[in-house]
Amino acid sequence: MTKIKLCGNFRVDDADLLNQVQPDMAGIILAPGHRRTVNLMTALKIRQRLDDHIPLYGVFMNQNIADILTLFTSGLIQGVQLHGDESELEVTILREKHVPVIQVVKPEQALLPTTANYILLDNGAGSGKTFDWEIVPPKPLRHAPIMLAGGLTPINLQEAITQAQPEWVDISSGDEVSGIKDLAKMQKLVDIAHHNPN
Ligand SMILES: O=C(O)c1ccccc1NCC(=O)[C@H](O)[C@H](O)COP(=O)(O)O
Repeated sequence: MTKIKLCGNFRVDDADLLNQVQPDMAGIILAPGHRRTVNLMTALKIRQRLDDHIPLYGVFMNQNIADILTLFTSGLIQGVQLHGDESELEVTILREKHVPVIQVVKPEQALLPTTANYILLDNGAGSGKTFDWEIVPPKPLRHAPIMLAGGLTPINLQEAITQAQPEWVDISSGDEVSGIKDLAKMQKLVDIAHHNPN
């Protein structure tokens, strides 16, 4: 089964949709200044309404590690996604505090050894743009499970999984209609991912 993260949830009602489709992980954008960015009150309401067993990851871009740690220890989030230019040292600091970490790597960057729990291969930041899935390394060469992201939709997801064989897939734009999370697209994406051996 390919696991799936549905990200960029920005309305409290999105938690109800996530509860219906049951992804393996959900994400919220805590990096300021983006269309899907949520404030802490909304983030808390999403966490409270989301089923307890669905881990909620906060997405950050070059933000203060101490602040990130505070949000994790508060129980608001169950893991962090570093979507900026964060160093391996910052990853290690979080990992030493037992914080699960997704580290984002751009397709053109080398895949280096890391203490991160997951490597998210993505050529954007909620941009809805794909990249050449040929560059995804085969499993024996991976230092951590790969989350494939970038422009994945119900139309191209099966092809992406077949070609890249990622352990996870991650979507922010492809589960929306007119910029709003859409139950039918969310369900289709989860069904495709969960019906794939991995
Ligand atoms: O989703 C966003 O709006 C976003 C904004 C700023 C930083 C990161 C963001 N998303 C992080 C993700 O993990 C997305 O799921 C990933 O970039 C894929 O996005 P998409 O190509 O839109 O599916």
